[in-house]
Amino acid sequence: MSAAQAPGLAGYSDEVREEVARVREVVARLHAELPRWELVVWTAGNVSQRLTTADLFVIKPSGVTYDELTPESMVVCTLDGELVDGTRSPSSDTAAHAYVYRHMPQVGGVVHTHSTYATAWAARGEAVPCVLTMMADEFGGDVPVGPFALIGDDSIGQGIVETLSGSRSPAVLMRNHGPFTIGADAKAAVKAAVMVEEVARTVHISRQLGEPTRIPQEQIDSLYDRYQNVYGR
Ligand SMILES: O=C(CO)[C@@H](O)[C@H](O)COP(=O)(O)O
Repeated sequence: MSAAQAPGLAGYSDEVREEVARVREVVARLHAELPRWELVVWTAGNVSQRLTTADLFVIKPSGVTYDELTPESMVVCTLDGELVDGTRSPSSDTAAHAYVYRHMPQVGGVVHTHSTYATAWAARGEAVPCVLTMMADEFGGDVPVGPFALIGDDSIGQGIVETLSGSRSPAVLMRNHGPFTIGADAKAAVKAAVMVEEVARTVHISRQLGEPTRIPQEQIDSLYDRYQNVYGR
C-alpha cells in the first residue's frame, strides 16, 4: 500500500489520535539518539513505539536521514505492519517490529541498528559472553545470537521472538545482520541499543589481549536483580 492509499486516522478516537501525536514526538526525538551515540551510518537504523490506546505503532519512514526526521514524518502502522497514516512508506524493518509487538505483549519499543561492534559479533554468529558487571546489570547474562533471516517478511521477527522469549536480554544479535533491541518503551529499547554496542566494543577490546573471565551465574543473577529492582529507585 502506498502512503497515498493509507486510510488515515479519521476512524480512530480523539484519544488515539492524541496518543499518536505524542508517540510521534517521542519516536522522532529518539531517532536523534542513534547518530548521537554513533550507532548508525546514513539511514541504517530505526526506532518504533507501540500505542497503549490502540493496536498501532509508530515507526520511522524508510530511507529518510535522521536530520530530516520530524514528528509529522513518522509513520503509523497496525500490528500487522499495514500502513495507516504517513506520507512515506514505513521502515524496511516494519514487519520485524510488528511481529515482535504481536508476540511479545510486554514490549512497547523496538530498535534496530547496524552498530559496528555488535554487528561484528553478529557477523561471527557469536554471543557476547557475560564478562562485565554492566552486562549482568543490563542483559542478565550473555547477549544472544538469533538466526540469519532475510528482510521483508516475518522471518526476522520470528528469530527475535524465538531468541529473546527465553532470555533476560533486551538485545539479540541477528546473525550476519545486526542488533535488535526491545524495551517497555522506545527509550528503554534505545538504551539497550546503546548498551549492547558499548559491551560489544569493550569485550572485543578485552579479547585482543586474552580471554576475559565469565562472571559466575550466581553473581550475574545478583547483579541483575539489584540493577533491575534497586538501581535508580
Ligand atoms: O537492515 C536494513 C536493510 O538491510 C534496514 O535496517 C535499513 O538499514 C534501514 O532501513 P529503513 O528503516 O530506512 O527502511
